[in-house]
Amino acid sequence: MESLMRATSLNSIPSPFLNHTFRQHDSRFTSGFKSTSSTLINNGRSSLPCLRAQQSETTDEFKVRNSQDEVSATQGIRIRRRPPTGPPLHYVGPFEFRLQNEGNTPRNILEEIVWNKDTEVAQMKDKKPLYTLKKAIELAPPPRDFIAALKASYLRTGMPALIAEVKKASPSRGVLREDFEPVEIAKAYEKGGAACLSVLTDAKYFQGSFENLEAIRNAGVTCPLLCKEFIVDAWQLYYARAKGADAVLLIAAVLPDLDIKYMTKICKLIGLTALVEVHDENEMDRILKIDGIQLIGINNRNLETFEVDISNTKKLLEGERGEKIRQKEIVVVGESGLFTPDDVAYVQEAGVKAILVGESIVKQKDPTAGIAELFGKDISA
Ligand SMILES: O=C(O)c1ccccc1NCC(=O)[C@H](O)[C@H](O)COP(=O)(O)O
Repeated sequence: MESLMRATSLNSIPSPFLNHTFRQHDSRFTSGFKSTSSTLINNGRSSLPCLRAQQSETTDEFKVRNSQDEVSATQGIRIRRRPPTGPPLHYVGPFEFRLQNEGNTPRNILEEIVWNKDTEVAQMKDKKPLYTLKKAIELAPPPRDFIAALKASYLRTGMPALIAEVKKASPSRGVLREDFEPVEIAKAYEKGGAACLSVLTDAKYFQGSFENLEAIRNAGVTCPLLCKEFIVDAWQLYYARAKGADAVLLIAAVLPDLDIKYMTKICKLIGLTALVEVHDENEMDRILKIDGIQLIGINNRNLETFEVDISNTKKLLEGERGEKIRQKEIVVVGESGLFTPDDVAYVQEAGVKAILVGESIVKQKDPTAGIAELFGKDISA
């Protein structure tokens, strides 16, 4: 299954944003569409890539997809879930004009990842339908309490609990660690005092895998595990649980409110903790209106531009928002760009009870020592 997933993801949408060696090129979505142009089309079979894509989409599918994006836009979500290839041909009159290329190239890295993930998940669902996953989660190792582990660590150390990320590569930084042994790194993190671990499972952009997640779980690591994925479909929740995840990431920049409500309910049903990630005021306000959210991550990295600014955590916890979070007893995680004890102190002062850290510790020769360096002291005891 995982090898299938990797093969699929390596051969999907090309990236105008990335140039890593692990990316392969596919001209389906880019050739001939460098600039927006208005073109007269007719009902004949088109050889143009975007029109070929349309021909396989039914009118109903087009309408559903279009309305999903419209709902997202009303909530301030800029990320489109799939390439907006336009209506199917029979939907268009013989002499209608349509803006070609409008949308056939992802606008940013997050959109590109989401489009790829959508294709990848559709293929995985065909191979492993939901009913097989429902059986598989009955046999999976039982879920562990992610939030309880964070709270216990905070109480024990008086410092933000660490979610340590098992991350080989990233779109913004390329390969972070060549000698990448996920189980060894996970054990080193646990030894260094991490409360929970985050395991990247996306193959194409992060060189991660579900095999890594499973291997870490099966190696007896006791820290609860976050499956760090780009969730676009509820099917992925079941898949993550079947592979031993205790928590999943839901990204508010990608998922409209209804999806977040629906997915957090499924998470509860199958024993997963949902870490809902926001990166601006609009996303935070949306999430604070949803009942039952217990864990919010504030990402200091803008996933559309890669800019990292840890003052984002402070900004989103100020004033009424911070007050509401305290009232609702939501645990907040500061994510990305944390490198020094001063950084940790800064986000703790802002109000976080946990931090999610990848680059600064995964790059250390000894990740256990890397944790002590990050906190300015040994937090394992
Ligand atoms: O890390 C990236 O380049 C990236 C690009 C696009 C989407 C997500 C991305 N990263 C996910 C994360 O948010 C980080 O892995 C995580 O917060 C840890 O960040 P860091 O400590 O800066 O490695």
